[in-house]
Amino acid sequence: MKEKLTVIKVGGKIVEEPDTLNQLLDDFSSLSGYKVLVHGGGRSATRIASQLGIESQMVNGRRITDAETLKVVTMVYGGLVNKNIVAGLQAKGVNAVGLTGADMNVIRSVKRPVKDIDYGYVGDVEKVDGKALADLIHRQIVPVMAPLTHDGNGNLLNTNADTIAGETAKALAEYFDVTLVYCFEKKGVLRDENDDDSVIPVLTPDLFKQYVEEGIVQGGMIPKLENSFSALDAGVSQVVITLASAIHKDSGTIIRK
Ligand SMILES: Nc1ncnc2c1ncn2[C@@H]1O[C@H](COP(=O)(O)OP(=O)(O)O)[C@@H](O)[C@H]1O
Ligand SMILES: CC(=O)N[C@@H](CCC(=O)OP(=O)(O)O)C(=O)O
Repeated sequence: MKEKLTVIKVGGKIVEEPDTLNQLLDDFSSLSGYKVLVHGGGRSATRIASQLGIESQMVNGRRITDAETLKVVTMVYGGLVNKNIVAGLQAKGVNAVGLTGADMNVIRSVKRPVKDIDYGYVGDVEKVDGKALADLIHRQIVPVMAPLTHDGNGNLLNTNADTIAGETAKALAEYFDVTLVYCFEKKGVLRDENDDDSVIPVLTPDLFKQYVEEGIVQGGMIPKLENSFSALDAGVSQVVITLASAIHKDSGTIIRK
């Protein structure tokens, strides 16, 4: 039987605020067993880009990443956010290592082809080196993954953090019994976004389709759920979407095939 591993993805709103981030790192530190942390930071990138006079543009939940924006996201995700998290975890006794996809060649991607929209320097994941990650994990090292990948020709590419989490969970499913947890600022997938008590306990592909048509599920939640179903199809054992401060409670929305 495979050993258990939890992949936690934490989004931009939690990461941006020191108090919520510290709470998350506390909860993450006390999780037992093998674990990986994947972080976003989209809000921080938007804020810092704006301070530098660079406007941000999102299309279908993805950032249009021109050359200047790529510099900003590299600094923010690969530097500021990733290293603060690693230092925070070290302070809590977790031996974390921060990685972009370029480090150890852990995530290769291809620049998204231009169809209707030119996303610029945005990468679609081609391959995650599950073995390299599993080796680190077996040495009791906790990978902390930034939403940056590379194309093998010297170019970094911006990649959605939910996708990094989904693809990493899939690659690790060959070596571990993987639970993928998307945590954010709400209690789960909600029937009414303004009512925190309207958590949908179980979400299946049919219900997902229905909720998208009804406008109940929209925006950033759509790619999160698409990544969730794709992870289950590829051998990830469990996917949960829940409140950041509830990662070791039995709560939130369970995603089922
Ligand atoms: N039915 C829903 N339940 C909860 N959140 C939803 C729902 N539909 C859309 N959302 C939106 O999805 C967002 C989460 O997606 P995203 O912004 O990509 O988060 P993250 O910060 O985790 O990357 C929530 O902040 C919320 O505004
Ligand atoms: C291509 C693309 O859109 N990349 C994302 C990566 C960060 C991210 O996904 O952050 P959250 O999880 O906080 O949303 C972006 O630049 O916003």
